[in-house]
Amino acid sequence: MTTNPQRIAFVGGGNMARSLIGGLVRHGADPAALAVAEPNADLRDALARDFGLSVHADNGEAACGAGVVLLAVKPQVMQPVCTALAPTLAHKPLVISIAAGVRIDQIDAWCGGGLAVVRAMPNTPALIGAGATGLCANARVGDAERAAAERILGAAGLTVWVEREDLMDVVTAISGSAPAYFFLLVEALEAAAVAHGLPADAARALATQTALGAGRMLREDGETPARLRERVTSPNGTTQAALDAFAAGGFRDLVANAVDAATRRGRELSAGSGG
Ligand SMILES: NC(=O)C1=CN([C@@H]2O[C@H](COP(=O)(O)OP(=O)(O)OC[C@H]3O[C@@H](n4cnc5c(N)ncnc54)[C@H](O)[C@@H]3O)[C@@H](O)[C@H]2O)C=CC1
Ligand SMILES: O=C(O)[C@@H]1CCC=N1
Repeated sequence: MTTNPQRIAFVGGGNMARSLIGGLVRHGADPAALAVAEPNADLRDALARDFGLSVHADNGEAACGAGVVLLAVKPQVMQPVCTALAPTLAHKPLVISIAAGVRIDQIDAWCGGGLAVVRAMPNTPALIGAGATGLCANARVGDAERAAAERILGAAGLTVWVEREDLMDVVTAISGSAPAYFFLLVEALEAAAVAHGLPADAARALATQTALGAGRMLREDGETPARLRERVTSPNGTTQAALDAFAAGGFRDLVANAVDAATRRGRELSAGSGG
């Protein structure tokens, strides 16, 4: 077997793998240096058609000789997938896992031990190059491996290194899972507008564009979120009335509870009570 340090093998070809592969290809990665293993034949065909990379039904075949093996399966199947792959990883590639709640030491042990492992937590906006990914590495990850992990995840958006692995569960709660919170807010705004008589398509368009505009201001204006909020809020005006209603409903506590719940669930997954 020849090892090709440039070759990246994805194990699991679902939503997140597709997002990351799309980012790499958009950034000029050579599809010939990319492989994916995926049991679902329709997904394999779609990945081969859309990106021109090599697709495999067998995980070991895809990972064989790869310089980077990126594990993109669900947390619940991570252990059997890694254990079965371990003999193929004897050449000690860089292993990157994007699974929620699966610890670096678990990945390392299941994959045979002694590996450089990066745990990454991306999110679905990676699909359009607007992802946010938290990264954490074990001590075997050197500068070259860090750069490789940053290049792969960075092709799909922003990357932030976190030095303490125990913080990865809260990263999962505030970026990995969080697109869903913003989508929920837009759903709720739409429903409220429709209840007031606004046509559904107008409600969708206005709420969606407002989410985009607010997101861009957060990134581009340079002001704090609090200051941006204050700028919208005229004294005794409509925004103040809405914010008072949010406060009366315990909005900040509700968000804190949601982040606690997601963080706890991440810890449960890593403790193996995943289900
Ligand atoms: N969906 C999200 O927003 C995010 C997901 N993640 C993590 O990414 C990972 C993948 O999630 P998704 O892409 O959303 O799930 P998904 O279900 O779309 O993809 C997982 C893929 O793994 C394949 N698979 C199942 N058993 C396999 C096996 N034994 N060997 C190889 N492939 C196998 C499935 O057929 C599926 O296509 C999970 O660990 C999740 O925690 C991380 C960040 C965000
Ligand atoms: O819901 C989940 O468990 C995964 C991890 C972060 C986003 N989706």
